Amino acid sequence: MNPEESVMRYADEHTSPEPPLLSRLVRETHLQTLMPRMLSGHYQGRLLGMLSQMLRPRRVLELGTFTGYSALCLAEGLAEDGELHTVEQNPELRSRVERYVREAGLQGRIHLHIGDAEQLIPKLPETWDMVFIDADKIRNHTYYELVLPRVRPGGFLLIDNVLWSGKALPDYPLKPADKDAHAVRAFNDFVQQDPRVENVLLPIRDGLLLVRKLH
Ligand SMILES: C[S@@+](CC[C@H](N)C(=O)[O-])C[C@H]1O[C@@H](n2cnc3c(N)ncnc32)[C@H](O)[C@@H]1O
Repeated sequence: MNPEESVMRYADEHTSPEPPLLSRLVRETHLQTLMPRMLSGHYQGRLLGMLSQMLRPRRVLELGTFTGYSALCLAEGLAEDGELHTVEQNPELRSRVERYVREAGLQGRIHLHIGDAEQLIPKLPETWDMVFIDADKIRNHTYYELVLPRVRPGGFLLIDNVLWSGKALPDYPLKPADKDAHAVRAFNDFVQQDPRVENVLLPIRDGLLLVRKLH
């Protein structure tokens, strides 16, 4: 194990355990889906839950539901009248997500929208306190521009996979054909110079970018 992996293991071991419902969802995701690696997992999930508890959001938007792991984490700190809207393009995921939402007692508070994020965002007429962008990485910038006007001043966006397995780093020899990696890099550079926001890149897991809308 390299030093980075040892630190990560230590961090995992000193982070509150995953709630049993989420552990069951992880197991089912591994048994029944092709890319289980996509779910946020224990450590990042506890961070999303903790951020939600800190912010107590009334309206949360998630782009990229997958099997619902991060949606359940982000809902942990919802305000009393709070709701989370999550968008997923794959209709085959619906029944599993809805079953877990029911088991968590969050029906009526987590709303799953099946369809393309770019089409659906303008149809959700909310003002967001917190947005988690975790869908197709090539469109991070498009999603960012679509949602930012609807984020309240002082509200937060979290963007996942901004390190893209290290390919976002400028000295990584990127192939011209690696369109996702080029898009992730360009998006990160764009946010860094965007005067509308302040931002912190957390080098955990595959990189989580925290963005706060200023005005
Ligand atoms: C990385 S996974 C999301 C993982 C989830 N947020 C979690 O942490 O457990 C990305 C998901 O985004 C969905 N997706 C990709 N492109 C999309 C689009 N254009 N509109 C809506 N969903 C999309 C994929 O089907 C996939 O389920």
